[in-house]
Order: sequence, then structure tokens, then C-alpha cells
Amino acid sequence: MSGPTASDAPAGAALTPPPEAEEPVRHPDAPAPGTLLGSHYDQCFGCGPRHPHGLHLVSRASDGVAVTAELRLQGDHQGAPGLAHGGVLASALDEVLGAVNWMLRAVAVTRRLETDYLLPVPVDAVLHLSARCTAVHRRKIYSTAEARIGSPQGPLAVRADALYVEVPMAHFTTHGRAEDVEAVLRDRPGIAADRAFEVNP
Ligand SMILES: CCCCCCCCCC(=O)SCCNC(=O)CCNC(=O)[C@H](O)C(C)(C)COP(=O)(O)OP(=O)(O)OC[C@H]1O[C@@H](n2cnc3c(N)ncnc32)[C@H](O)[C@@H]1OP(=O)(O)O
Repeated sequence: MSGPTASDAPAGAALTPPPEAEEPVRHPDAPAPGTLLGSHYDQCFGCGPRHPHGLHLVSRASDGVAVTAELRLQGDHQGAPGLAHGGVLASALDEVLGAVNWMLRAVAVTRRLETDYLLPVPVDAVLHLSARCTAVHRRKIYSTAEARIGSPQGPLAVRADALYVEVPMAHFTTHGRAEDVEAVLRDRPGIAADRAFEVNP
């Protein structure tokens, strides 16, 4: 798999949509605002209900090309004593940013994720996450997200900007560990191999 070199995609530019990028358009079949989105994979660290140590995030469709979710932080999420680990917070934001792609009905993976940590987050906090798509250019999906402490209007603790790239289902079946790919195909008999990972809201 070849991709752009560092000189092709300077750090700041990668998250700035080109002038010819378009406004995102909510897919006509996107789940109605308020609908809870199902997990795309039950072992996903971000949203999988069967992941023993995962974040168990449940994203909810918003108006437009956007979602929200809540993350109840726990002791297992510590970095510094009593404070959430930055990687855990980035994972949560990556999950809701990824869920936004389903409002476009696009299957896409994270190409770049940039996080700004503005406030320390205690591990007994509930983080209110929101993410929305800002632009689309061919296979590239540009999005932004926030995490606020305690309520959707609470103090802004973390924000993120991201670039996702749309991929074919073969991305997962080709690159995924064979035993996990086979397990998904076994668990969903009758679903064609290239559909077996589809998000199922
Ligand atoms: C079923 C649903 C599943 C949903 C899962 C969501 C899980 C949560 C989100 C994740 O955690 S995903 C996991 C973490 N991410 C990855 O593992 C992705 C690893 N990276 C890759 O596999 C490849 O780099 C990638 C597929 C993203 C791109 O490879 P390609 O070979 O397809 O890229 P290509 O070189 O064709 O570039 C595609 C487009 O992106 C552009 N591009 C790529 N990197 C860029 C960059 N850094 N800046 C700007 N543009 C960039 C590139 O110029 C091009 O634009 P155009 O289509 O307009 O020509």
C-alpha cells in the first residue's frame, strides 16, 4: 500500500480541506436524529459491547452529519493518578469521529487525528462527546470533535480534528488477523464477505 510522503502532506495541511472540498451531505438513509447507532464490531475497543476492557461507547445520531456519545470514565482509564489517560480520550474521540462517517454511509478509517488537551479530566467524570463532519473531498472526510466535562455545555476538555479516508470492505478482510475476520464471517452466516463488517445501526 503506498501513500503520500511526509513532504506531500505537511502536518497542518493534512487537516485543512482543499478549496474544492464540498459541504458534507447527510445520507438519505442515515439514522434519524436521536437514533442510537449499533456497534460496527462487537470486539471494537471503542464501541464493542463484548470487549472486556473497551470504552463501550454508544453513539447517537444528531442533526446534520454529526453524532454524540457519553463516556463514563473509570479507574481503569487513569494515566496520572486520578486523571484520564490522553490515549483513552483520543480513542473515545476517534470512535465518535468514526461514527460520523455512518451519517454519510461511508466506510472509512482514520488517516490523521490531532488532539488538543485543554483541561485535565478526572476519572470519575462523564465526558460528553460530539463530532461532526466539516467537509468531503473525494475519498477524504474531514471532521472535528469535542469532549466536555459533565454536560454538553460543560467545560471543553479536549478537542480533535481528523481526516478519514474511505476504504473498500476488502481493507478489513485483507489486512485483518485471519482468525478474527473468519469469526465475523462465521457469526454472520448469509452475509457476503465484503459486507460482514458493515455498521448496523
Ligand atoms: C465497517 C466500519 C469500520 C469502521 C472502523 C472505524 C474504527 C475507528 C477508527 C479507526 O480506529 S481506523 C484504524 C486506524 N487507521 C488505520 O488503520 C488506517 C491505516 N492507514 C491506511 O490503511 C491507509 O493509509 C489509508 C487507507 C488511510 C490510505 O491508503 P490509500 O492507499 O487508500 O491512500 P491513497 O494514497 O490512495 O490516498 C487516498 C486519498 O487520501 C489522501 N490522503 C492520504 N493521506 C493524506 C494525508 N495525510 N493528508 C492529506 N491527504 C491524504 C490522498 O491524497 C488521496 O486523496 P485523493 O483521493 O483525493 O487523491
